[in-house]
Amino acid sequence: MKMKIAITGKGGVGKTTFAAMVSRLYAEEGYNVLSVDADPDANLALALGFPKELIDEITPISEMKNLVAERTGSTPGSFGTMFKMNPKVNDIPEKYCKQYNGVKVLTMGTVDTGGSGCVCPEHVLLKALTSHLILGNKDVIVMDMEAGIEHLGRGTAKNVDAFIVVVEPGERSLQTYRKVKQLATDIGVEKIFVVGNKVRNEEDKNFILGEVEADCCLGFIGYNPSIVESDRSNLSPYDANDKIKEEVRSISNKLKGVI
Ligand SMILES: Nc1ncnc2c1ncn2[C@@H]1O[C@H](COP(=O)(O)OP(=O)(O)OP(=O)(O)O)[C@@H](O)[C@H]1O
Repeated sequence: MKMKIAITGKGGVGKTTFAAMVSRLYAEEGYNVLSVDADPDANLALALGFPKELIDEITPISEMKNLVAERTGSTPGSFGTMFKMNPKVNDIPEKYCKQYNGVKVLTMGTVDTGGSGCVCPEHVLLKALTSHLILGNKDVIVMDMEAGIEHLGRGTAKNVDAFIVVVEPGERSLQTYRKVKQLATDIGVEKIFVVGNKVRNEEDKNFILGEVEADCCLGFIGYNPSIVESDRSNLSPYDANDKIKEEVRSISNKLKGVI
């Protein structure tokens, strides 16, 4: 199996938590995992369990001005200029990623977006990374996207195999799901799935299932105080307890069956 997935959803629903847990699981299963932190508000490396010293060594791509300029033939932060739209990217994971617990992480950093249609060089590079990285048979890319739907306008996750929209049992996150579904379909991504997070009981599950087509729901992760605790202690939620691992494994198995 090889795949590229983008994790998205409303702010605060648990995108980073889920992206980190599913990345750790695939690494444990022997896949080569590249986790892309495309959310300026997240710290995916922290959620993956990277030690602080290693996190300090991470330079976001947006700050590698020379790399962005070299690959896109442009000045970073510039708009409307002509630059190469298909920069070479295959060496980037090896050269610029930090690895821990078997997961490579690539941090995009903060990019001055200039609106939803922005094609600034940093986004061109990110788009190229997700579109043109050639995957081997046991390669998985997990992208933690920024909250909301703006990234869909920029198409930074255009060529992924699937979008996974994390929702919680509330109307607003389901509204985001519906918008993501519409826009992702518009850019040609047909596989859009839901993971219900922070569910406390059957009623919560049924609320989500009432709003989502049954075969789109990959499963649920319970509201778990250990996840909150691990966040507070700068540990990976994946290591919090076995119940969480079981839930993530069940979701991942269902995903493998539909990818
Ligand atoms: N299943 C869960 N049980 C309890 N707390 C959770 C669960 N999942 C996530 N959280 C907590 O919810 C908060 C938000 O999670 P996270 O940062 O993963 O969300 P996000 O969608 O990536 O947020 P943002 O939009 O800000 O990037 C964190 O404090 C996290 O520890």
